[in-house]
Amino acid sequence: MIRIENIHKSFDGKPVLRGISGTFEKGEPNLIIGSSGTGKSVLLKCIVGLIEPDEGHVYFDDKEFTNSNRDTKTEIRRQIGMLFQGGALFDSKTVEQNVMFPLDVLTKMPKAEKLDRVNFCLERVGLAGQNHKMPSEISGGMKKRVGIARAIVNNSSYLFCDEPNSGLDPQTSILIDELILEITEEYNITTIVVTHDMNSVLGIGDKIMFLYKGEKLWEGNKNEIMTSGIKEFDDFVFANKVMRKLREI
Ligand SMILES: Nc1ncnc2c1ncn2[C@@H]1O[C@H](COP(=O)(O)OP(=O)(O)OP(=O)(O)O)[C@@H](O)[C@H]1O
Repeated sequence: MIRIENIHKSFDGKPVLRGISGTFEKGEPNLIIGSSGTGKSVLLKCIVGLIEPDEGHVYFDDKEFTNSNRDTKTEIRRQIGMLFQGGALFDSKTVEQNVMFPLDVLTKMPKAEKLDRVNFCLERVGLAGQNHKMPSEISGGMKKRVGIARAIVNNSSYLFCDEPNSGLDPQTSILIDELILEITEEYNITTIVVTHDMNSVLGIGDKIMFLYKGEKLWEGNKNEIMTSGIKEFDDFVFANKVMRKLREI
């Protein structure tokens, strides 16, 4: 579980996050949604420590992260897996080398054990036997799968996905969402997914936080999105034609 308390962040005097609090539970994907520029990525970066918030606290399973010493931060960071926008694979490394990378950097595991773990993760994401392909030889959806395998290879307790569906067709997007959901449930991971994809919201949105201009305006699940009664949230949800049609039914 991850808990955030009163997170504030400004850049050059311009507030981007204005006191966001909330809880992200284990074993289910937690979605952060909102329009472009509303602060989703900055919030994610504040949670993982890539950006220092001006105010507020982040707790990983009740261990404070924000004001902790370097050792505690390192220990928590070791348990974090990240799936970046676009996959962010190393182009000059094979699929196997990409997935093994966190084990090379973070562990002293013997090579054979690392390879077993890499193969287990590749199989889990449906890429068994693709070890020696280069990123340039695989599709966008496969790259995301490699990214997911790399994010969980170190037995991560926390998984962060920034726009996991960007650049994918709708069918592949659904498969990637389902994979994230399955892995989250199976390994009881605390997963946070940043997205503005309404298909993801309807597919895996059992816990959703809606940000608007740096504030949390709504929280709920996919069954409650039609009845929030909040204009800014409705404007976001029903900007999508399919959602407008659904409302009419
Ligand atoms: N390092 C930075 N320095 C200055 N401003 C920044 C920095 N990072 C983000 N911002 C600003 O913070 C605001 C929120 O950006 P953020 O990337 O969090 O939006 P977002 O909701 O993730 O948008 P998108 O859906 O388009 O990715 C934007 O106005 C952006 O320009």
